[in-house]
Formats: sequence, structure tokens, C-alpha cells
Amino acid sequence: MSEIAGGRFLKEILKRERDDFALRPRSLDEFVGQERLKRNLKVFISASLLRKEPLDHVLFYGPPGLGKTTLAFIIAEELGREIRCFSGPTFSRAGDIASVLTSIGEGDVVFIDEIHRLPRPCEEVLYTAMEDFAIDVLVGKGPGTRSIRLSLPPFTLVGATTRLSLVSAPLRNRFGITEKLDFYSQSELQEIIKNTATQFGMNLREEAVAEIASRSRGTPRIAKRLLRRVRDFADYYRKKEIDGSFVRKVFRALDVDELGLSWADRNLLRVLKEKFGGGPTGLNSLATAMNEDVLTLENFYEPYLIKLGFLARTARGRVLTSQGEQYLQRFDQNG
Ligand SMILES: Nc1ncnc2c1ncn2[C@@H]1O[C@H](COP(=O)(O)OP(=O)(O)OP(=O)(O)O)[C@@H](O)[C@H]1O
Repeated sequence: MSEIAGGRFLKEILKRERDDFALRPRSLDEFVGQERLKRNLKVFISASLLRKEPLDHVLFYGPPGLGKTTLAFIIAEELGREIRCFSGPTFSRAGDIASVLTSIGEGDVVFIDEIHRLPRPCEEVLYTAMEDFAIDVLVGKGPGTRSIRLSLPPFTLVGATTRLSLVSAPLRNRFGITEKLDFYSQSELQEIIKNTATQFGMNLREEAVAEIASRSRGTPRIAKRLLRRVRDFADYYRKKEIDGSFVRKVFRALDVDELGLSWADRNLLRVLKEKFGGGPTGLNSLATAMNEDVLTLENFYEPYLIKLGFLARTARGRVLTSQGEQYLQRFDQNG
């Protein structure tokens, strides 16, 4: 079991996306969008501080890159507590969870990303830990085995998942606060892009900001990634003021169209159309035909194609919608 916390978390993030950590919003006021969720969180956090009680356990769900991890850090910051970060699959034995929970400070935040991938024995330890701030430990062997109850410091568990349906009901029911993160609007993405561009010291015209936002698939992580690529091109071409036409050229080079779709998205729609007659077809067959990993399809490509109305998830499988078909035709006609 490995932990991604504090300094190590920082290094991990810096390795993946340089300077990203420093650019994360640090408070609810700095966090753009998700207004209803933020309003509620402010109330819950203030109430817990007033009562000097730990914040109830929080479960965030929604597609990747919308800010679940960022919010977990913000919660710890607003509570003035430490945060320890893990990912579901990094736990393997019940003892792993027990050793984490017995080493935290009072009121601390424990963040578990991909909580739907937590092995069942680990999940079961969480039940009493979340409900009673205690864990039952078996001592002795054979007929003499008995269970003793260990008290834990009160803590807040923040769980995050891209697949709420895979979180078991007993675990889900133990979260007092469950919040969905939605895709961001064009104007929210513009605000995030402008803030990040300022931090990068980039001079972006309004039209350029809008062009990047419309290709960001409703997702801040993608907005920031696209902005970094625009910065690369701007630095390479010594472009001081970045306008809409420069950004459009960058996206042509990156093969990202006006909706933020790339070759891989179109390939999914095409395979569905040409190999499966538009569907319905199962996700596994689709992934095999595309030579792609099921989780990538499900977590990365599908949610936005579904949001655009190009793909539908039905009980019998994935279906190409008429809007999806029209999009492919339009794309082929316009080159
Ligand atoms: N509302 C926001 N305002 C500004 N930046 C944001 C916002 N939401 C997310 N980001 C940025 O987007 C990136 C991805 O966010 P984060 O890692 O919190 O997403 P996530 O939902 O936890 O993703 P995953 O499910 O893949 O772990 C980070 O760089 C974060 O700073």
C-alpha cells in the first residue's frame, strides 16, 4: 500500500503536470464553478468549525478532471487540518486501512480517490471507522480468536469516484454528504483559463480564451492542458500576444476540433458506425475493436460524447445517435 501525501503528493503531481499543484485553487472562493456544491460545502464546513466537530464524510462523484481532488485539498485547508491522500487500488489488506486510520490526527482529512476500487475487506474496515470512529481488530488464533475494538480519532473521509454505481450501497450510505460535479460552462472555463494564463504570464486575447474554452470538453484539467500547449507554440514562435487565429492554428496542429474532439473520439464514433452498424454494442466489444482499454473508453471518451449527445448508453449497449452521425458527416465534408 502506498500513500500519496504532503510532499510526495506534490512531487507526484509535479512529475505529471509541471507547476500544476501551485496553480490549484486553495480556497472555495478561488474555486471557479460548481456553485451549488460550493454554497453547500461552505455551510457544512462552517457548521463543523462552529461545533468543533469533524466534518461529516464527503463523497464526490463525476467525470475525471472536474476538481474532486482539488476540493478534497480545499476542504482540509478550510478546516485547518492535515490531509492524507490515497487511491483505492493502493490498498490491498484490511490492515492497510487500519494502519492509516490509527496514525491520523484528530479532525484530519483522509482522501481516497477511486474509492470504488477499494478491495472489499478494506471497505468493510471503513464501515465502523466511518460510523463509530472505531475498528475491530482480531487477536489470537484458532478457537481463542477474539475481537477487540480500537478507538480512532474523529476524522473526515473524502472519497472520490468517477463511477458512483460501483460504490457499494453500505459504503455509499455512510457518507453524510454526497455531491456530483458537473461539466463546466463556457464562461467558467474562460475564467479558469484567464486565471491560469495570468499565472503563466501569458497575454491572451478574449477570442483566444474563448477558442480554448470551447475545446476543453467542459473540463478544467483539459483547459489547463490545452493552455500549456498553446504556451509551447507561442514560446516556440516568439508570439507575445496570442489571438484567436493563432490558437486555431495550434489546434489544427494538435488535431483538436471546435468541440474539443480528436481523432480518437471520431474513431470511436466511426468504429461504432462501421463495425457495429451504429450499435447497440457492448463496451468490451467496442474497446476490443478500437484496440483501446475499457476504462479509458468509459472514463475519458464516453462522458463527453454522451454529453454532446453523439453517443448513448442504453441497457443493450452503446449506440451512435443521429447527432453523432451528422457530426461525422459534417467532419468528413469539411475535411
Ligand atoms: N474549479 C476549478 N478551478 C480551477 N482549476 C480547477 C478547477 N477544477 C479543477 N481544476 C484543475 O483541474 C485539474 C484537475 O483537477 P482535479 O485533479 O482536482 O480533478 P479530479 O476530478 O480529482 O480528477 P480525477 O478524477 O482524474 O482525479 C487540476 O489542475 C485542478 O487545479
